[in-house]
Amino acid sequence: MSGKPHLVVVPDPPPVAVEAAGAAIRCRNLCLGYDRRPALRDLDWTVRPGSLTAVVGPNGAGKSTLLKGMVGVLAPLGGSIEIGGEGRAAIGYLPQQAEIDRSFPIAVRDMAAMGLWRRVGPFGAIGRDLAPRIEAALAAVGLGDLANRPIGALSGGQMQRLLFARLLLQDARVLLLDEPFTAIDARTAADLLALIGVWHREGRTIIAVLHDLDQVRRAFPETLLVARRVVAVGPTAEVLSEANLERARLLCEGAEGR
Ligand SMILES: Nc1ncnc2c1ncn2[C@@H]1O[C@H](COP(=O)(O)OP(=O)(O)OP(=O)(O)O)[C@@H](O)[C@H]1O
Repeated sequence: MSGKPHLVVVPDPPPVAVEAAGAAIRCRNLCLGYDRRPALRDLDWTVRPGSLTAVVGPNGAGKSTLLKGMVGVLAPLGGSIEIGGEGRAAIGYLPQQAEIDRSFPIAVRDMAAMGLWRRVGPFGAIGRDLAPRIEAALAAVGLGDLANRPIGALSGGQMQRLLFARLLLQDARVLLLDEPFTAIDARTAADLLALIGVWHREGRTIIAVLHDLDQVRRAFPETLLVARRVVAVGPTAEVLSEANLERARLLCEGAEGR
């Protein structure tokens, strides 16, 4: 467990960050991968400010890789990612639960408070005036009674609620969520989906990696379907056609054989 990051600190933008005028995020001819091997290539995608988009595709399609590229954890092998507005500092990132070290000895309240790092700075003290905001965020995700509990004693669903509380406090304009509903109970998934709806109505830009296509059809107006490259992007009903899904499956199977 020691190699896993407990908190994903969003790095500063690269020195030649380009202003993506009119876009929340713009990918141009983007290629991302590991050890110089591409996992996702040829991506041209403009993410509109205030849009709510699902990223879907088979296992290994490059969905998490795309979010890691956007947040700056992974540098492009080719092409570029431009972040509009305040740049990467405006991004809130929810990594997959498996990437979070639950053995770290920290209480629920203190982990939620990390969402305030932009306001207080990495080594700043959380003043008393901010305590009500932390309590309110925990209450909003149904964790008001568990503020003093160590995070190691939370269930998977409670941990996910805590990560959403941290995002609430971060107050980010752009939210990148990697499989936010995987391995959590239906009630928690419904509560967190409702919170995403609130963020959308507030005009935030949201991109979520998801596997449940029925849920995507119900709640996400736009979809990016990937399979090591873009298969389709646009209105969800058009993107999630049988033909596109079959093409994505075949593309990923072909990539596995290489
Ligand atoms: N740290 C890594 N080092 C090397 N290869 C990696 C690494 N992370 C992912 N990959 C590879 O990159 C490809 C894309 O992985 P990615 O995690 O982006 O897929 P995904 O679409 O999110 O899949 P899933 O739905 O299974 O989570 C896969 O072939 C994967 O094995």
